[in-house]
Amino acid sequence: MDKQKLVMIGNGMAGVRAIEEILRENPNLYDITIFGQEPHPNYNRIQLSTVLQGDTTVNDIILNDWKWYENNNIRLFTGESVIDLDLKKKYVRTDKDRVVVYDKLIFATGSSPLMIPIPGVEKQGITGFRDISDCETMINCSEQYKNAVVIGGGLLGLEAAKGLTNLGMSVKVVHLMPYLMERQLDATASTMLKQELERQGISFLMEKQTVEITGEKRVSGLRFKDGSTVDADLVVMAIGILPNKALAEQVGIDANRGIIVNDFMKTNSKDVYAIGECAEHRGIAYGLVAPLYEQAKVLAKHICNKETEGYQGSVTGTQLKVAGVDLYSAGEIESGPDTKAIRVENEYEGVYKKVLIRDNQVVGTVLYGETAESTRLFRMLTQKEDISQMTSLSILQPAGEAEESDVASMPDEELVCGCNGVSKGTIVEAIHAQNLTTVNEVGACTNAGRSCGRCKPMIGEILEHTLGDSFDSSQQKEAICGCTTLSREEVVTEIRAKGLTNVKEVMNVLDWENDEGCSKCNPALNYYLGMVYPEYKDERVARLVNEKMHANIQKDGTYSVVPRMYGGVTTAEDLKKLAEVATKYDVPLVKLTGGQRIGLFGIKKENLTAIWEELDMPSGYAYGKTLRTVKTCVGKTFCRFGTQDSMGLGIELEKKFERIDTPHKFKMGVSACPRNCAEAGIKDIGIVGVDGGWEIYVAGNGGTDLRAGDLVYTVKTKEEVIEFASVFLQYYRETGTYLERTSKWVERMGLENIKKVLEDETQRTLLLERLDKTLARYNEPWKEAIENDEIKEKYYQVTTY
Ligand SMILES: Cc1cc2nc3c(=O)[nH]c(=O)nc-3n(C[C@H](O)[C@H](O)[C@H](O)COP(=O)(O)OP(=O)(O)OC[C@H]3O[C@@H](n4cnc5c(N)ncnc54)[C@H](O)[C@@H]3O)c2cc1C
Ligand SMILES: NC(=O)c1ccc[n+]([C@@H]2O[C@H](COP(=O)([O-])OP(=O)(O)OC[C@H]3O[C@@H](n4cnc5c(N)ncnc54)[C@H](O)[C@@H]3O)[C@@H](O)[C@H]2O)c1
Ligand code: SF4
Ligand code: FES
Repeated sequence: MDKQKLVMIGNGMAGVRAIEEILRENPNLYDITIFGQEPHPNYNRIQLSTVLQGDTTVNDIILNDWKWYENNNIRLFTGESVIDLDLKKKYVRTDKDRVVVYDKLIFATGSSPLMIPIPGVEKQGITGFRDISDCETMINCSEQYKNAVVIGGGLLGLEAAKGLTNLGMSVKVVHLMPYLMERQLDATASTMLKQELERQGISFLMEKQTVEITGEKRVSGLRFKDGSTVDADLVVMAIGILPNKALAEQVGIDANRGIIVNDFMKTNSKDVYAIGECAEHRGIAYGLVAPLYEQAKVLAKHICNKETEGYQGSVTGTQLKVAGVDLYSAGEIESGPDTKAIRVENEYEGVYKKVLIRDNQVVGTVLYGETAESTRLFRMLTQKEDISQMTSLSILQPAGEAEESDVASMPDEELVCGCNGVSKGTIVEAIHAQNLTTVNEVGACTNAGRSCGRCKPMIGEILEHTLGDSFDSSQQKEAICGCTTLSREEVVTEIRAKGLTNVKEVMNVLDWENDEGCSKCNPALNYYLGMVYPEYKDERVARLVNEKMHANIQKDGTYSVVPRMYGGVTTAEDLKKLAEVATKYDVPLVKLTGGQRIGLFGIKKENLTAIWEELDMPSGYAYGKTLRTVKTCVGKTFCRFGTQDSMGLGIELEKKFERIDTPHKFKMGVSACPRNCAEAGIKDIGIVGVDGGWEIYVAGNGGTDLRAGDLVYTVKTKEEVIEFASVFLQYYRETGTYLERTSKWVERMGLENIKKVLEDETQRTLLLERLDKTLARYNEPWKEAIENDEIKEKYYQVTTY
């Protein structure tokens, strides 16, 4: 039987989750087409706040990459909007004039930021905070301007304010009401929150109504109803959202605030459904993912002809994603005549808890400063548990807390992942049934942890508790070393999420078994920190011995000195200096290396800095997990076969990337014709001149794991070669595991996946920006050692006992 045609408008979080659920229910029922206005595959919009706050990158927030669509035979059209549809003839039409017919249609169009319709709102420098492009606007702005004003002191506004502060801007939040987050917090919690955010450097203008945006072409300030003003170079509007319902309304589908749906997410039009923020169910258009994912399950079951009770509406719980702020609220916020409140306020420790009770049931809670009880209170609230037998203390604190770990005493039905509605029981069952051993595997099977990510530590604890003795051994397989059970991915996620900034801090916060770490994790953590933070101050003590010394230690305890010879090209002057040094210090071996330079071997430690000073040449990093050499052939200037300037390009590449930290050593080669004298086919990046351009090969390796490079592109100019090398190198830096060569990395990641990321304009721009920032942090290490007595004394003096 022919598959039915399912078309979805919108490629966002709720819609794609519905598709995932449909594929889970019945992968063979539908031929699926998705249209997405944004140019990206499905990404985690929630994490835009963390991207803005500098804790993660756009690459890391992709939920389903291009390959996923391909693997599931989903036709995806990105950067393309549906602008019209015909409900009778059952087709949609896009802004690229593409017409696609459907049997079933899903609206998953999400919302748009509400912009205050006041004079000046069209000026440059005004943005919402909804998508990757808004995020980029803010990041770019922060590089040129100083004063940011965020209008709206709700969840979005405060997360934006924190992000802009982290980006170095001076941030003011303009709020209409007397209290921040007035929909989620009461006055006490709101005041505590404001004090904390002020402490973190954010200013507030409360009870201000903006009436005009001033400035010429670009915003220069805001004017308020009371006549006061504030300067602004950037204005972020975060005053709420409006469901995208216009297209549905335009063709006569019933809509109110959102597109009206019944309990099966069906609109009033045959075979047309709506889901996510664009949908209105029983009068509510939700703006958090938890209810949207519940809708996704119901919709999937319904259109796969499985039985379902239907969507009944949701109670939602809220958390703010700002470091240093721990708050939670759910249900009713303010006491009423028929509610009784349990309140605990500890000003000294900055803790506030309020639970509202009506008819022996919890109907609302606000927690600030300590939110460990949030999941239990949320369960009591949503399950309408009878609490008549409980004391106020036992409502706020579970019994037996001291004896048992939280996860051990947690009942199976307790919710672990609020975003995805996954309980402890479901996780434990999945661990047993599918032999899961990592947090990510649990996520892939149950969805737990795939949204805001706050529940990941608890999932880890459940894994540990459930697997007992087998936990360690199973985790060790991918742990970065024996000091931890955490994998590279988990460590990097934690560094970003917790803002960890140095090796010791990572070990402390992530409960390293060995306080000092080991020779495996010290350099790996130093590398990951340097990869996450472009301005990272390298921790020399954490490095491997050769990198610590900036010279390779030899088997007899002496060292080698290999100065940089860009592109393997040298001069008579440099050769003279090398000869003089070799004679003066009686260097036992002077040898041409495989990377086309000259190495001095057998140097005593105490002579290293003197030799470097006399050579006055940069370090060749022959010891480093970094760019080693760019081997070149003589090229068109001298060789009769040469069609390109291989030496010129090689030297330019080496000068650009020298000193950059990479997961493992990185080599390049440039040949000026396919005879390939520079052996570019066995380099991490190999470039071969052809008529009218260059072929680019990647992931070649001439070492123990011999591998020929894969041809990725043929380009016309050297600028294109340099740009490719830049983004490739940076993407490898960001996703490679420490000590993983590109040959292994490319096989693990898949060359096609890598190409897709590198071909994405936005990703490319961001990768280049991060690479440039990182390259700016390096100093010449030999020069530093010569000029710095402390370094000289610490590393290069002979110790006598
Ligand atoms: C910065 C930020 C932080 C957030 N933090 C949290 C949080 O911590 N917890 C939480 O639960 N929620 C959070 N949210 C809200 C959450 O991200 C949304 O509820 C969720 O993304 C909504 O999913 P959706 O699929 O309905 O809409 P979206 O994810 O917005 O997807 C809709 C997509 O449809 C596209 N589209 C619209 N019209 C068309 C058309 N005509 N043709 C083609 N494509 C179209 C849009 O471009 C968009 O890509 C946050 C939101 C933001 C912006
Ligand atoms: N951590 C999270 O869960 C999280 C984070 C970000 C966004 N979101 C979601 O994104 C959506 C948008 O968030 P939001 O904060 O924009 O919406 P919101 O409606 O929650 O908050 C908007 C805030 O702006 C204030 N406001 C309204 N008009 C104003 C004006 N003219 N001047 C100054 N202040 C004004 C309101 O008083 C309100 O507090 C929501 O659905 C939210 O749930 C959630
Ligand atoms: S690669 Fe080509 S140009 Fe370069 S030296 Fe060999 S033959 Fe000559
Ligand atoms: S609670 Fe948000 S992903 Fe689990």
